[in-house]
Amino acid sequence: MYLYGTQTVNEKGHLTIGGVDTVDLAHIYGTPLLVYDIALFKERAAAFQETFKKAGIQAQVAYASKAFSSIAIYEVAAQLGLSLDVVSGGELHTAVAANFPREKIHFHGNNKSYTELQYAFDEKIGCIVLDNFHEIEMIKEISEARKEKMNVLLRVTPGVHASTHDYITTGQEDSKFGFDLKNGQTDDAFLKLHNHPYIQLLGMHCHIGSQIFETEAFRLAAEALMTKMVEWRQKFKFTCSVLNLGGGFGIRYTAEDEPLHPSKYVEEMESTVLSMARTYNYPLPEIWIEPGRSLVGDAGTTIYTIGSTKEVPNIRTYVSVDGGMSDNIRPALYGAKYSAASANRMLDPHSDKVTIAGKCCESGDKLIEEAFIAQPVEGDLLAIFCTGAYTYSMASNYNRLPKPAIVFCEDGQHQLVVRRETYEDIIRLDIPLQKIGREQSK
Ligand SMILES: Cc1ncc(COP(=O)(O)O)c(C=O)c1O
Ligand SMILES: N[C@@H](CCCC[NH3+])C(=O)O
Repeated sequence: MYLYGTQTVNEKGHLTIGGVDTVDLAHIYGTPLLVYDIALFKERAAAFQETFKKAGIQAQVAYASKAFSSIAIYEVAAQLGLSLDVVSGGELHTAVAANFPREKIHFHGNNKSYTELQYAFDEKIGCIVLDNFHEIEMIKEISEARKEKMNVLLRVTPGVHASTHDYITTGQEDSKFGFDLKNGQTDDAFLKLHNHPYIQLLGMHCHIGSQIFETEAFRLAAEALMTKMVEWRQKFKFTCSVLNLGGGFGIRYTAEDEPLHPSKYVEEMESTVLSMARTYNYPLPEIWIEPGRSLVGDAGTTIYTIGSTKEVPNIRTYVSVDGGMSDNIRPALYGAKYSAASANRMLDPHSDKVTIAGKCCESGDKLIEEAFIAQPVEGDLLAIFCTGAYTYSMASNYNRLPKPAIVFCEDGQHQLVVRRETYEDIIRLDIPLQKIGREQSK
C-alpha cells in the first residue's frame, strides 16, 4: 500500500497523518473529513522554491489556489513565501481575509468582471493576468479613472498540446483562455498596452494544462513565449521582465501515475529560458510558476465512514460511504482514479475488491471503480488518498449534502480549519415564499 508524506500505520493498525491518528480525527470531527498533511505541502513548496534558488534564478512560486482555497492554507502559503494565484473575487476575498501580502497576489480568469477588477485595484494586488481584449479596455478605464498603476501579464495560448485530459488542457489554440500567440492577437494586445501611463506590462503568461507528466510541453511553451519576447524587443524595444509558465505538474493518484520530482519541471524551464536568453542576449526574466495540484493534491486525504454494502452477484460489491460526488466530483467528471485503504484496519489484508460508491442520487456517483480494502464492515473508516486538489474547491451541495470539515495536521497536532456545514448552513440562503406562488387571500 502506498502511503504519502508523513502517513504511517500505528500500533493499533490505524492510519496516521502528520502524527495524528485518523480514527481519533474521525471521532472528534466526524466524517467525511478532509485531512491535510501540512509537512507535505511545505515539502512540495520548498522543492519548487529551492530549485530556482539553487540555480540563482529570480522566481515566484505562486500557489494556484483554485486547487484548494481557504484562509488557513493561504496563511501557510504566506509563511512559506509563496505568491498566490486567485481567479475570482471570492478567492481574492479569502486572500484578503487571510491578510495575504497583496503584492504577491496574481489575479487570473477569462472573464473577470469590472467589479472584480476594481477589487484588485482597491487591494493594490501585485499583478493582473490579462486574458482578453474586453479586460484590456476595462483595466485601462479603471486605471485612468483612478490614476493608479497596475502590473499586468498577458496570458497567451502558445499552441502547445499537453497530453492530459481534454477538459484540463489549456495551451492549445482552441481554448477559451488567453490571446493566441500565432494569429496576431498577442501583438494587438501588446500594442494596446505599450507605453500606457498606468499599466505596466511585466511580461507574458501561459498555462498549458494540468496533471502533466512530461517536461517537453513546458520546454515548447517556454520556447514559444521567449521567441515572442525576443521579437517584441526587436520590433518595439520592449523587454519583458517576467515569464510566467503556469502550473500543471502531475501527481501520483494511483500506481499508474509516475510523476516527476518538482525540480525536474523547474530545471527544464530554467535551462530553456537560460539558453534562449543566452542565444539572443536577452536579459534573464524572472520565472514565475503556478503549481496548484502538485502542492496540495497528495497532501489531502478524505476519511469517510462506510455505511451500506450491496453485492451484485457475479458483478461487483458496492460499498457506500457518507460522501461522494458532492465532495469529490473528479471521478464522475473526468473519470479520475483514486486509491483507498481501510483507515481503522490498515494491517488487515486489503483483498476485498469493491466499488466505492457515494451517497448521491446518481448511478455515476462512484468514487473508485475498483478498490482493494479490508473486508468492509459498517462503521469502518475508509481513506481515499490524494484528494487535496480540486475536491473541496469543486464541492457542491448536491442532494443538499453538507460540505465536509477540513483539518490540518502537523507534528502530532491537529486543527480544524474549515468547519463542517450544518443543515442550517444549507438553507441559509433560502427565502421562503412571500409573493410568488402563494395562495391569494380572499
Ligand atoms: C492559469 C492557471 N495556473 C495554474 C493552474 C494550476 O494547475 P495545477 O493545479 O495543475 O498545477 C491552473 C489550472 O489548471 C491554471 O488555469
Ligand atoms: N479541476 C481540474 C483541474 C483544473 C485546472 C484549473 N485550470 C481537475 O480536477 O483536474
